[in-house]
Amino acid sequence: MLSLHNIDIRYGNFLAVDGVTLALKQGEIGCLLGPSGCGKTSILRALAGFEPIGKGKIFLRNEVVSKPNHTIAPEHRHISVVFQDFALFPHMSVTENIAFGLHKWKKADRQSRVDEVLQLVGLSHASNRYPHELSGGQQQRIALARALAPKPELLLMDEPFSSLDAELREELAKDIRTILKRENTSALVVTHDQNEAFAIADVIGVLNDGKLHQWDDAYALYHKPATRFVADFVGNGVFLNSRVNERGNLSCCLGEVAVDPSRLNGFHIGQEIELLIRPDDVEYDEASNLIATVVRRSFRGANIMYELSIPGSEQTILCLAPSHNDHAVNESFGIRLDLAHLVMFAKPSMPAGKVR
Ligand SMILES: Nc1ncnc2c1ncn2[C@@H]1O[C@H](COP(=O)(O)OP(=O)(O)OP(=O)(O)O)[C@@H](O)[C@H]1O
Repeated sequence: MLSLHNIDIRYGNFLAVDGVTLALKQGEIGCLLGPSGCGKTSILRALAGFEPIGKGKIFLRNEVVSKPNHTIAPEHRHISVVFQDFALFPHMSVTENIAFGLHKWKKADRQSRVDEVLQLVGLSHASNRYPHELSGGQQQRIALARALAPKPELLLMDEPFSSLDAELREELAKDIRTILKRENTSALVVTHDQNEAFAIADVIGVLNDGKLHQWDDAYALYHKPATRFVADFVGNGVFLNSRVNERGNLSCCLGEVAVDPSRLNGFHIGQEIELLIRPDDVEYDEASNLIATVVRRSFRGANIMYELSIPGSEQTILCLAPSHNDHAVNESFGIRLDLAHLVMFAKPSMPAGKVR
């Protein structure tokens, strides 16, 4: 229902978005994830018709809505936008806010659609209130109801949860996902928070410096990252210094890691490699001879995130262990490596072994 083909967005000579290609099916929720300044909002603005594109094409359904020197106006795109600050009209009641975009509808249809979307977001009881009489989460639900009321073909949301506290954010992200799925509305959400992205999206695009590194589901981003940037940006992990040994396996401070020969395409014996080790790849194992020592720990209720040092290595690794295995700093315990997916990159010139 939406596709972007190799689009560039420029501000003067500055290339803010560089050859981005992605597609969204009807009813799918996509998310653009990346650090500040990577180009997320620029893409959203181009989709809404606020920003021209310098190269490529944007299709909505089968219609070209943007191409160089041709930008169909926002009001002709059947797109709704939910902004970061909700942008509700303070002097209008909830009902009036929602009805605002329905001025072309017949009066009876208008009222029934307002009632319908208020019910959808669970705020029927607040129809006569004013925005200042609502909590942040309620205001965001009303902003969503207002955006959904005209039945847009595509909903765009720019950092929709950023002004809410962390706990509410993830909960609201899940609720909004349920609401969008119920309406079968396609949506593209911008965020820099991966938990939000995981909670709301079917498909997530990771951007950096205007380039789309991967457009995939959350599982693939975490377990099969396409680039070192995605591996670093999504989830926690450590890039462990390793080397392709004579047997075609990887040698590292945790021992020898078996490698399927097909994975060694493009690598050679003796090559220095960075092997991604996630906290859930490292298992607590009392019977193991591989002993690690606690450098730091962070209690997380069901689990403890340990940062561990390994004898003979300057690098540390992370281990997510069930919290009944409670060890203090400087204590040691046995670990075992259980790599479901081998993620490795040729060693770059930048310093490796970063721990986050
Ligand atoms: N109107 C503009 N004129 C010049 N440069 C701009 C303009 N708008 C954005 N930029 C630049 O383009 C790049 C991408 O900006 P954009 O707002 O799309 O990033 P973002 O990923 O949404 O960032 P954030 O998460 O901080 O909102 C940034 O380097 C920004 O400074």
